[in-house]
Amino acid sequence: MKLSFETLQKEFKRVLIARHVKPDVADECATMFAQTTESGVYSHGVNRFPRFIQQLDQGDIHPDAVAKKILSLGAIEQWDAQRSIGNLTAKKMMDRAISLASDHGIGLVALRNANHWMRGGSYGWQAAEKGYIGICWTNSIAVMPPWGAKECRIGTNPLIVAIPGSPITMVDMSMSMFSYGMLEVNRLAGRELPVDGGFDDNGQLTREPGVIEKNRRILPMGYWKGSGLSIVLDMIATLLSDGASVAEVTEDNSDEYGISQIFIAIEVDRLIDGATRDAKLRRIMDYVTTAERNNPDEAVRLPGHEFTRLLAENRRNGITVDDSVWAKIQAL
Ligand SMILES: NC(=O)C1=CN([C@@H]2O[C@H](COP(=O)(O)OP(=O)(O)OC[C@H]3O[C@@H](n4cnc5c(N)ncnc54)[C@H](OP(=O)(O)O)[C@@H]3O)[C@@H](O)[C@H]2O)C=CC1
Ligand SMILES: O=C(O)C(=O)C(=O)[C@H](O)[C@@H](O)CO
Repeated sequence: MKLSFETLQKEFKRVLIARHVKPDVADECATMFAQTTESGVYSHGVNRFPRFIQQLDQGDIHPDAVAKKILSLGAIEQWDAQRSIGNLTAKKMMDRAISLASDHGIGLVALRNANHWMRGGSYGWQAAEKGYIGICWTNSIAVMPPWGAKECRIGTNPLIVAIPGSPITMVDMSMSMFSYGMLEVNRLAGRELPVDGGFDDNGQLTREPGVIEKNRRILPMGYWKGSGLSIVLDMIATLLSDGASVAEVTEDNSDEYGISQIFIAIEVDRLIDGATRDAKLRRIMDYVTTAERNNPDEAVRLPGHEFTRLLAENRRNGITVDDSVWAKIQAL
């Protein structure tokens, strides 16, 4: 079905208000979920809303809590999210990193005790829209086997790098070959994965999303490389926030909460003048996109460059929502 932004926002807000979330908090949180969906990231917008509500109902998320600053070291700050709503707090933390960067050239906020932030790209994009390079990542509960193992011991720990420019270029990627959210999107559409996404129960590589969602033998992106990157991202987030690692979240908590996140903003414009910046970015983009195509019908593109078109299309034609997902939300 196709739904409007307003219908989505109103329904998310209704569900939140029914759970006694304060109206202004419910409004902002619902808006962020609707914006993520409208941007085309269905996996971590409308599709993930029921799971978010499950965690709210379980008491993992504290809707009245507000993040508090623990310490300040000039360009670096450490904050405690106090288990507040993940997307709202992440937005505030990237704003804080931007403000530090406007004073120091670079700003880094390390956050502990946080909740799932949904679409990590929202916060990179937020920095890039204001002219800053945005870099952020989060850890998670253990949902991926390290390279060489069968058992989940590492996080999908997505890393986001956003570059201001026209258009914004942004990588927003799970440390697994596919996020669980993208496995769900493919399963709901009845599609096989375009490349291997994990191992089946017999240890053979598989493209069946449902099999991997169940056995959790998901492949790290770039095999051992994604496995290693997931581990060091977890280490940095844990150390700088003095927060919980993937091991601690998995072994000490009853579900995925109390995680650790990093938000970095870098001011570009004091290091390079605007015209030179634009020319250098244009040369990179042109050099990449004019590479001889593997398939003549498929353009070579840069990450993040589709969002403006997707957003415009969704605004014009309505947002595609899976019927079963919408029925679940209406029943909440
Ligand atoms: N614990 C958490 O918080 C987690 C959150 N997530 C979130 O899930 C969402 C989806 O993540 P994931 O499934 O890894 O994302 P995808 O695998 O869909 O995309 C990963 C990156 O690859 C880029 N890309 C994909 N195809 C191409 C192409 N043909 N050419 C160039 N670039 C390409 C994407 O750009 P483009 O966007 O332009 O397609 C994106 O930057 C993210 O928002 C992520 O933050 C994921 C895992 C855990
Ligand atoms: O992979 C995802 O998608 C995601 O958003 C995650 O947070 C984790 O991988 C996991 O919590 C999914 O169960």
